[in-house]
Amino acid sequence: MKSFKAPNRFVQFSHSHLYRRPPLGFFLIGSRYFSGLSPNTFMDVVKATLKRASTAHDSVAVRAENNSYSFAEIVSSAWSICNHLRKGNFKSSIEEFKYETSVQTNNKSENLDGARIGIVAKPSAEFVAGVLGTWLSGGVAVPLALSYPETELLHVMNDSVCDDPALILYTSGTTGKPKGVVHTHKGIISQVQILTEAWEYTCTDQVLHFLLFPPFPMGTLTCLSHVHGLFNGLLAPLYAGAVVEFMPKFSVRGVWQRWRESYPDNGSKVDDAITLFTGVPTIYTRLLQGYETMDLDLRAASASAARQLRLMMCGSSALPYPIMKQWEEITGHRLLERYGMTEFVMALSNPLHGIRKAGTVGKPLPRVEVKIIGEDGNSTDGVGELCVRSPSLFKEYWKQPKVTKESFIDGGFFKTGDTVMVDEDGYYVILGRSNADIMKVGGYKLSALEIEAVLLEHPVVSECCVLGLQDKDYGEIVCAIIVTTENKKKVADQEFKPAISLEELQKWSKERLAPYKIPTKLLLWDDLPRNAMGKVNKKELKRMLEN
Ligand SMILES: Nc1ncnc2c1ncn2[C@@H]1O[C@H](COP(=O)(O)OP(=O)(O)OP(=O)(O)O)[C@@H](O)[C@H]1O
Repeated sequence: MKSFKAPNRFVQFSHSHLYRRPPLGFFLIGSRYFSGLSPNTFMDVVKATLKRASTAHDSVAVRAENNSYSFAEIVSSAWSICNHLRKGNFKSSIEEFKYETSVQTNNKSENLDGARIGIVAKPSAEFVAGVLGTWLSGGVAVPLALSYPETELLHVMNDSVCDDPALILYTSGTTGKPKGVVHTHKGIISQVQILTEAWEYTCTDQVLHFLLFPPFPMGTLTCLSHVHGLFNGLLAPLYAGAVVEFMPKFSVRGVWQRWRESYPDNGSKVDDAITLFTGVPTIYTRLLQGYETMDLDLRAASASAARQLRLMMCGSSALPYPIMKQWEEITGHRLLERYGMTEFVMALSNPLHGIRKAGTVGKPLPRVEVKIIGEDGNSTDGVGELCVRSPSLFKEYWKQPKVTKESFIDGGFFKTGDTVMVDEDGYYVILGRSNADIMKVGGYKLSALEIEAVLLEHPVVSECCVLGLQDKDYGEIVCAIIVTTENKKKVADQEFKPAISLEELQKWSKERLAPYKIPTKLLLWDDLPRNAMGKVNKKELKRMLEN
């Protein structure tokens, strides 16, 4: 059990007795610096979980570290956490629990009234019980990454004083300091329903939920504090009655192995077979690298097993076409790419049934409205900023009323800050963050993502990042940072020469890119600095390279 030293104003809870099972590390950090009253609304995800607990006691909700936890156990633990949080005397066994009446009879003094509860837990049943228990107690869940240093934790907890939200999620910080995004119960239930409908999650699904992004420079980075892992991988599946299996540590070998165990011989399927997988592009890159190292028999078994999953999805950053293509060749799965943001969770998705178009993020999800705004502030059919209106839209940025106000346009559409266009079939193409991926080179506006997608097709390029660097003549120049393949790196080291030169790259690019899009500066790096979501902070890189 790890301990977290909190100053007096934090109430600290630690639970080592959640289940009659080996305890996993788990902390709730409560703060009672709040204003206003939380509504006694009862989150429908909790309701769905509770209902399932009362109708299907023993059905498994979560698997982690070789243990299975039923809906009843999760709910029982959630109540136990709720009791701790409220310091009240709720009955915590599921048999004694009648949620409809209990909730309505909760008296005010027992309600946390919107106190923020920071949840620092491994990907585990404890995390799930912690979120549900927080909501049961009228608190606001603030999932925090395990890797946050203490000062970061304190910043987030101090920052997140609130009125009637259910959840405060912090953005990844790709383009600036992470902002607290306030979601309400109403928005959360809308989102899980949208996802359940669009991707047809059901109680027959089993999700393999790994939470770490390689490389792991800071130890354990979980994506339960981001929408991808929290909504797509956890809340929506739980809402649909699916099983969520946590892999405590991401391992390429472990993922492939888990799939092979799920579908041991061609065509057969075990009871606890994984049916759903969702990851960021880097994860698929790593899985492909792992596949390459297998012998032929293992490759055949792995590919055949992966082929039998129901659905594999990708998102959070642009999925490079070579990765998508190679994945499809091996596993038969055309990855379903979707687009989301902390502020509204998911908005656009390629279809579950129908054509999944490479290089696009599909069309608006059910009940999501979008429009594109040109530079003049009017709607356009061309290139412009994507604006989203959805029942899952966040309420506000925490304690940033000005930023909140500036983020919306008339009609309640949220300005995403992403530049997009729509192709001839109505599929949306993300050209990138307007303030980090859109470069202004000699009067042209260029999408760094488009150039990255092309460079990634070069046989020696393993990863790349394109950004505009200030230039007195052109405004900006196109700079490519490239990580070359291991093989090429080895050969180049032996020959004492760079794995690829700028001239070679330019020559190759000439056939594929307009002249003004061809990089004029090349940097060869061993790896790209990525954040917890596997993204590169281009603003920071630009600052570093321009100084
Ligand atoms: N499929 C996708 N293709 C390309 N970009 C994507 C995709 N899905 C998400 N994104 C990018 O991720 C962004 C949302 O990520 P998130 O909410 O975590 O914030 P961030 O941009 O990483 O961080 P911050 O807002 O703190 O700068 C989107 O605005 C978009 O730029």
